Amino acid sequence: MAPELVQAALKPAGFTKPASLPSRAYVTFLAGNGDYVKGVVGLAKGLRKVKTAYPLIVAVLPDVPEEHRRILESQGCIVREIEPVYPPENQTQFAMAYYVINYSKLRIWEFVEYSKMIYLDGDIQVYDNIDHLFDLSDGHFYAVMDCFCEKTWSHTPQYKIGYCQQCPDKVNWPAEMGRPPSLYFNAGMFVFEPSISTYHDLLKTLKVTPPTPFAEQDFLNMYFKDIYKPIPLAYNLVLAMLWRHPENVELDKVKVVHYCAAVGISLFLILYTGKEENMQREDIKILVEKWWGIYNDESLDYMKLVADGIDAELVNLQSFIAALSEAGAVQYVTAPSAA
Ligand SMILES: O=c1ccn([C@@H]2O[C@H](COP(=O)(O)OP(=O)(O)O[C@H]3O[C@H](CO)[C@H](O)[C@H](O)[C@H]3O)[C@@H](O)[C@H]2O)c(=O)[nH]1
Ligand SMILES: O[C@H]1[C@H](O)[C@@H](O)[C@H](O)[C@@H](O)[C@H]1O
Ligand SMILES: [Mn+2]
Repeated sequence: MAPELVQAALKPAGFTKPASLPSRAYVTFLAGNGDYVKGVVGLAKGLRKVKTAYPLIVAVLPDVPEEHRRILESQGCIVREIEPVYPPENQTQFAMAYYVINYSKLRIWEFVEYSKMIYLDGDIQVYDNIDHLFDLSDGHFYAVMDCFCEKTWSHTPQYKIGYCQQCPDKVNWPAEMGRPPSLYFNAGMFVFEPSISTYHDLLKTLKVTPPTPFAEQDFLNMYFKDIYKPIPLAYNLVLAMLWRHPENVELDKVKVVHYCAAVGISLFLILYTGKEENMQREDIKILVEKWWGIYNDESLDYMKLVADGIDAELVNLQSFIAALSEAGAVQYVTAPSAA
């Protein structure tokens, strides 16, 4: 039987000034000096286009060059450096090398100046306002259920027997294999509550948890399995859903698209080359064009909006929140003067 999906009350899209200072923010993660910075710029512009009321925090690893940080700030992002997190020593070979760096994502639980955050991968784009997800009740972890049908899953029993939680009635889980696997989310998008005690416990638990192929995604699934609540796939459409489970997809209702394909096929291989299997599909081509449309739209550049005084209320509020969060993140205490 299909699990019950949590439906968030939809508010009219558009900018509504929060009554009090929101301790809410979007957060993404950036590592290295490659193309992912463009993904984050695109995401910042996409969030602006849908008139979110909340800032975008970018958790960057030390290897993100200064120049890329400046680009992000010029797009209105708040850049926060985080230290890398590695799985226990000598065990990294069990996680797919490409994903190991993602364990560092656990640091975002430390961003406790925000009571609630929405994490989005840098290869995600937002096409509709999703601020209402912040109103989901506390105490749960919200994310979209993944699909097990791509080759990336070939190491799992699910894939081997052709079982997918997106169509659990197609291939039943055989009784001799024990209980069916717990619901499993894609960790490219999730709603969570930062907390220092959770943060410490996550890192402590990680130390005694052997790494697995999908790195922190597997880990988060294991850690939050009791409080995980699935939300509709419109909040994180993984491209493969289009060819694996078209009957589950209502493309015109999709708010968030996740441009991920097979392991190592990053957003930019999809965007630049389109040579990957399935990338010639018409629906994919349209989604790729939509991504470029936002990325190339100069009217969505933060600096341009500030200079033109357009949407000044929104921009001002975002920079005000940004300034306050900065102040909260780095608290300077003036030592009493000795004189
Ligand atoms: O060189 C890199 C690689 C990754 N990233 C960041 O890390 C995120 C995750 O990487 P991908 O989006 O390429 O990975 P996938 O979407 O294929 O992977 C999925 O599985 C991963 C397992 O580790 C993570 O959980 C990830 O969030 C989830 O979407 C990127 O979006 C980006 O924000 C970088 O900044 N630089
Ligand atoms: O995190 C992974 C990754 O995004 C893969 O590209 C996808 O095939 C998987 O379904 C997902 O779990
Ligand atoms: Mn991704």
